[in-house]
Amino acid sequence: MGLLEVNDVNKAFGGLKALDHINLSVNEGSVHAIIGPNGAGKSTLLNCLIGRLVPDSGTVTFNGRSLVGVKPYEINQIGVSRVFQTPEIFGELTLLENVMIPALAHRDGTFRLDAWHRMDHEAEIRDRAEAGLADVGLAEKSDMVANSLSRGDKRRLELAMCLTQDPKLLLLDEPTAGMARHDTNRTIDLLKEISERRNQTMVVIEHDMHVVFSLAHYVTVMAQGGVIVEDKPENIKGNPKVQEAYLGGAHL
Ligand SMILES: Nc1ncnc2c1ncn2[C@@H]1O[C@H](COP(=O)(O)OP(=O)(O)OP(=O)(O)O)[C@@H](O)[C@H]1O
Repeated sequence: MGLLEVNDVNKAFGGLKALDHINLSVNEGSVHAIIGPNGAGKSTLLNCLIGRLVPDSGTVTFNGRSLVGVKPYEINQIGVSRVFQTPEIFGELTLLENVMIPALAHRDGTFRLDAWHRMDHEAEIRDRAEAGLADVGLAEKSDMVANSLSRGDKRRLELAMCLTQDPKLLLLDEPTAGMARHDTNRTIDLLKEISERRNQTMVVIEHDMHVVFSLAHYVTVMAQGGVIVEDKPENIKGNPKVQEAYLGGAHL
């Protein structure tokens, strides 16, 4: 049994079957990529994993617990963190302050403003936040204001915010979207390092095949709401079903 198990999940929008009998099993410690052409259903699936959408039928189980109907913040509290395509950071705050917020929320189980105001004396939270920034190579920029960061660094900051919560499962939605090649390669190296050092389970939605083939241990290919192939990356590339799904779309 995987850390995350999706069984026979369906989700329709009106007459459109965005998810059509989806099954997915993600093993602990693995990096599992979900790929597929535009409109395949990847975001809909991700939203079902984080509680933003409720499947019409089927089960989603994380660490033995059903996630169906569970609120997003509760899913986050039980160990699922998501890095968004557009970083959700506090632009006016410093990097350290940004990371202290989830570190505090993780310790208290919720974020309370009165706790935030007493933060100056919280060495434990500060240490945790500094370690999170060091994990993503941003320690030297800890006093900078988040808005002044490059796009790549903003995404690394958000990753640090997720890591301070010690997630059992990290969901990454196109972690390299919009990045130049050298920044993409830096992000791949960083995610690989985190995966190995923390034995971090990750689900990565990604369009860039260079990222998928560099990072993933296992790949699920979706098209038109269904899963068409599941295999190791080396077997995905030449698969005729995958080639067909991508005809005219992304490049393999
Ligand atoms: N809230 C919604 N209401 C109606 N239709 C939706 C909604 N969300 C998604 N869809 C439709 O469901 C299908 C799957 O969309 P989804 O965004 O999950 O695909 P995707 O694989 O993430 O695509 P992309 O790679 O372009 O982000 C698409 O046809 C989309 O138009």
